Amino acid sequence: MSQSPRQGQSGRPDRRNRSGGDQQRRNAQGRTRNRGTSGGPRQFSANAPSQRRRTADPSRLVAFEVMRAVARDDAYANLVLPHRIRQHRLDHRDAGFATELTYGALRLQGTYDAILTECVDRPLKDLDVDVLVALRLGGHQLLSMRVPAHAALDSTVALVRSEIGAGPSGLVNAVLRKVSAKDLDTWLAEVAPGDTDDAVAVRSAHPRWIVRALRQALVSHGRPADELADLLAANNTAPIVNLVSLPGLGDLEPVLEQGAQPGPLAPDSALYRGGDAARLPGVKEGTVRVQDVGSQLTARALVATPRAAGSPETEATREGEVWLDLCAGPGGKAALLAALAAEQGATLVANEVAPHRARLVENALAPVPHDSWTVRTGEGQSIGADYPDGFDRILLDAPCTGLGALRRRPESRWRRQPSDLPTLTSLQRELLEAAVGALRPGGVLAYVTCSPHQAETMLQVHDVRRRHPDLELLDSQATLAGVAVTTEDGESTLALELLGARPETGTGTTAQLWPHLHATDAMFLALFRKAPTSADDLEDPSDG
Ligand SMILES: C[S@@+](CC[C@H](N)C(=O)[O-])C[C@H]1O[C@@H](n2cnc3c(N)ncnc32)[C@H](O)[C@@H]1O
Repeated sequence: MSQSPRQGQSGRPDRRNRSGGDQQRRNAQGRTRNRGTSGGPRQFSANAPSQRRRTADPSRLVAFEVMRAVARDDAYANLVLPHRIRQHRLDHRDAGFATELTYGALRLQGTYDAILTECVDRPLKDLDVDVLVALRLGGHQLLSMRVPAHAALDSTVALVRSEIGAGPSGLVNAVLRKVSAKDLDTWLAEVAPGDTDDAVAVRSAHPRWIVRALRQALVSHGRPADELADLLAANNTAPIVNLVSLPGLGDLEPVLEQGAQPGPLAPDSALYRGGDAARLPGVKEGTVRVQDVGSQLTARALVATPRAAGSPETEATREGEVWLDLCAGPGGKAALLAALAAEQGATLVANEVAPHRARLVENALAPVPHDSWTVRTGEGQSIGADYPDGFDRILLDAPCTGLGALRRRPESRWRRQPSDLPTLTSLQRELLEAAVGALRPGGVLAYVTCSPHQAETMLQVHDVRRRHPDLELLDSQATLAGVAVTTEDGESTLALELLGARPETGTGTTAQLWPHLHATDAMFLALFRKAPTSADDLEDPSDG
């Protein structure tokens, strides 16, 4: 659970709390309702509800507006939040508070709902959605942030009065008082005893089906099932901002001068803990980009893989190659690939089905010399027919459940359903078919997902190999380790034994990164090479 150093209602030290004046008055008046179960002093305001503040403080208002947009309109918190922070002109501190409040309350929603269920006299689904959002926000402040109880309570009630109306503020006040009577551990012992999947789901704030899927994913990628608790905890921890400097275009030095640290895993990368990364030099220009290290490494692994085996010329150069990013939106990996292509004399076609996301790809590629890339807007499924044997390297970063990126998409775990899987896995299968059709003999295909789910990873790999015996599964673990930063002793900073199971026979491996082991998204990588059909494929890689 994340903790905040904040005190008081809007980030400033709370004067009443420091002086203890309210508490003393309440005690003098014998207000036992403000005592907790321990009998110790509680921190509620002495003001009667009618005398309390009626205006919402701006950082909590931002969190409320974002959570309401997520709950009502299926909005994405990471897109709405920066906009609201700007709109309400929050300063750096208050923006940090609003971010922690929004993301924390969204991530831990399942835990808070289990507790709120004990405190509300009707099913939560019968509550007005705005009231439920306010209760989750209040619950997060009371149970997981170091906000004094009186401040959490007063501010939430004021928010409800100003944004929903006076009517529900009584209910919110009463429910949050019940919530505040116990700390989080006490609540969890009550609402989620034991270690059943249901209990783990409530305690870790993950839907039960995701708990099960992630346990199965760990095992299918060669990790012990008892790492599940660490993985779930990592999913509840805000990720450090990862940056990449586009090769040949960006400069990390000014970013490091502003407090970023060199990234330990990926070349040309940095980690930044200093707040709004958009202000860093190069980020506005797009030559330094925010990108998860797992994404950086998988894109680099595609480029590092030799095409047809045994040909020194084709291993030494990418000159004249044509690369395809089949599912490119919003363009993170495409930007890195295009920069590498520009450096190495190759060209990139970035394909994306959704027109608005194709525009994002164009924006992402804008800093890269334009003769190195084109954007195609269209269904990836037709690429094999449109460009048979057309590409030397293909990245298929497939649409997936995103179960590997739960850290950075706080609401997604509650929105995803197990019923999404069949649609996604059949789309992945179709896109894999198209990619194999579009891959030139001797060419390299990287199948990537930001999900470790077995059905989206290992089962897709087994399936495509069964359909295409000419597709060789390469040693994806060794390649991934090979593109990572090396230590002074020349060792890769990515240990092979943490990347997945090694086969008993053959060398083909898949690679799986993990938030709890690598501090990256749980990116999956399988590298394939299509069998060359003739000597020409080895000798003239740019032909056709
Ligand atoms: C996992 S995201 C790709 C992320 C991207 N590679 C990046 O690093 O920024 C998958 C993308 O595939 C796109 N997509 C979904 N169905 C598609 C299809 N049939 N053909 C091509 N792209 C598709 C989605 O719109 C989404 O932008």
